[in-house]
Amino acid sequence: MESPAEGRAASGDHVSGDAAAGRPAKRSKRDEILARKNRHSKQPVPAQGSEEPAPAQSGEEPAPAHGLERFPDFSRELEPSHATALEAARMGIPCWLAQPTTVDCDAQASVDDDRLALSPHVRSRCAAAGIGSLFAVQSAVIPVLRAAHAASRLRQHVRDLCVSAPTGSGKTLAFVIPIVEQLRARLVVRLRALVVLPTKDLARQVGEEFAFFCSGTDLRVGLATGDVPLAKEQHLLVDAAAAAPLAGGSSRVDILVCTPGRLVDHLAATPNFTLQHLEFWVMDEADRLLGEAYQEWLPKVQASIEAVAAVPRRGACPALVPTPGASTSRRRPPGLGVLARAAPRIQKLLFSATLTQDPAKIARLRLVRPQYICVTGKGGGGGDAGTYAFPSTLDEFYATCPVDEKPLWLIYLLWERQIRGGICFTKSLEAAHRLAQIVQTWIAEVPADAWPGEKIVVAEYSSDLPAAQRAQVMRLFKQRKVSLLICSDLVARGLDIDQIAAVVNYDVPTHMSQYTHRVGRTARAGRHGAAYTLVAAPQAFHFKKMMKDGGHWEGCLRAISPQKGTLAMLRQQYEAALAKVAAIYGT
Ligand SMILES: Nc1ncnc2c1ncn2[C@@H]1O[C@H](COP(=O)(O)OP(=O)(O)OP(=O)(O)O)[C@@H](O)[C@H]1O
Repeated sequence: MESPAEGRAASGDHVSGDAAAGRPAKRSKRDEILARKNRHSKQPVPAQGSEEPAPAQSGEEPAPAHGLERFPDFSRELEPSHATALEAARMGIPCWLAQPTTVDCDAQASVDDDRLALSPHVRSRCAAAGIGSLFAVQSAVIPVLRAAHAASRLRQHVRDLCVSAPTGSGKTLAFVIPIVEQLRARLVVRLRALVVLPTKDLARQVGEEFAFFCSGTDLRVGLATGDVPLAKEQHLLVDAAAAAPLAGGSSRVDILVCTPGRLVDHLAATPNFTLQHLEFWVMDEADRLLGEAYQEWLPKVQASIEAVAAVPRRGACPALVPTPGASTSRRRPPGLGVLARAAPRIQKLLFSATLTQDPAKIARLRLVRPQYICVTGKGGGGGDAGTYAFPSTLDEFYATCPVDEKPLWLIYLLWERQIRGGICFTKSLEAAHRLAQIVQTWIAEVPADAWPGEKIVVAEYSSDLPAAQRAQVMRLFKQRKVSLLICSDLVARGLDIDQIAAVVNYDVPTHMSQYTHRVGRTARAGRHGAAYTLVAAPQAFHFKKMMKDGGHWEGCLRAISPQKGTLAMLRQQYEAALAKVAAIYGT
């Protein structure tokens, strides 16, 4: 299947519309809460074409006409059970977080489904991307957001939303589509959607997704990642001609996709850059964004928003004629001398495959009446159930090997399992660099006619490489001219490349979330993928415990061991390669 991201022009700096030990294996108190919450909050499936919910026990449901699974009706709000609420509160877990609305990962919906109420524009962009049905997370989130905005034009009552769904399940479009739908009929350019991601690469990727779906509208999408000098970025984001500070700002973009550090830079140093018109604040890879300080970005953004909300403004924006269904500025025309309405409530949208359950981190967000939608995947039935979910199309393996033979076992995997189109994760940049040297030298030792299949080409991909070289390596990988990338955790999150057939954890991940994101680079969007973890013997206990605590061990991973003959055959060339590397680098 072709990725919708394929075929879209790389957008450059600015793109426009057109253009988580130690817990016992038995069920913990929290597991009980989560199990109960799942029983309570699994939503009944509505009958096709009906506003009425169907009976909760299916088997009586008629088959959908389009052959796709129906998605749940989120229009009803469920009251948490009192006992569960008390128990969760005792543990410091907010009630809404303990009681998510769970969605089956197979629940898809046709793009034409009336409940999604997608515009012809968005449907045509979906068609252009080869999307005929929307994935579970999209089918669940889009109607919720659309309904919230339809019901509250002034947005004072919109609820914040947290979403967790497995890696590669399509979370990006779950916020891109409703934002484009909501803003596409706007009359005046104002910064109305802020999308924050932890890395430049991810911001670029999401920026391209927005640009693709905004194509054919007047909406303008901006990117702020620090890839270009600040002055140039400022020019792209605000109108330079507006020399004097304007009460309403002078945004050139409707949607800004950015990294937290660069956002802080603009808040501090860009005249006329304002968040006062924001309607959406998306935090993708939210657990990571909340887990790191990034120049204290979160309190700074909160302070900026609260500052503008607290000050009544005189009408400083151009007049707008309200249009049914249009997203308009709610300010009065200039010169009327009438105080403008208070700033609209900003809806916060959090997305992650491993959404944090840490009450303290969540509390920092000051969420308003939050809703939590959790798309189920494979695994995640244990200690941190709901936190870690895996694509059902992912096959997972592990091999326990001697510490000093890990490179040889990696070579064995490449040879025997014919891994082509893979990513190999190490614990550090140095480890990636050294491993790449060993494997590359080994490849040179293997006679051209001895390869069982296509010869493998390995490249190092690290933040140590100049940006241009990194881009070149990635390009070659996407063109399948490089068959294996060896890297640190630089690309462990969010990176969406459709041809990644396998992930190798050369170094064992230290946290369950790290494992989840790394292996999530494969088996995306319903495709099959394999994940291999090389476990050095002394780490075997820790690895197994981590996986068990994460509810992802029994029946999830299969042990593999190499064929002795093949290993012995490969050992010869491997040792020759090791000697060469030692001679060159003195290691
Ligand atoms: N409805 C759909 N039909 C087909 N492909 C889709 C659909 N929605 C998304 N995709 C594709 O699925 C892939 C994964 O999507 P996306 O990157 O949004 O996943 P994700 O849930 O954000 O993953 P991660 O947690 O790893 O960041 C992308 O290539 C995207 O284009």
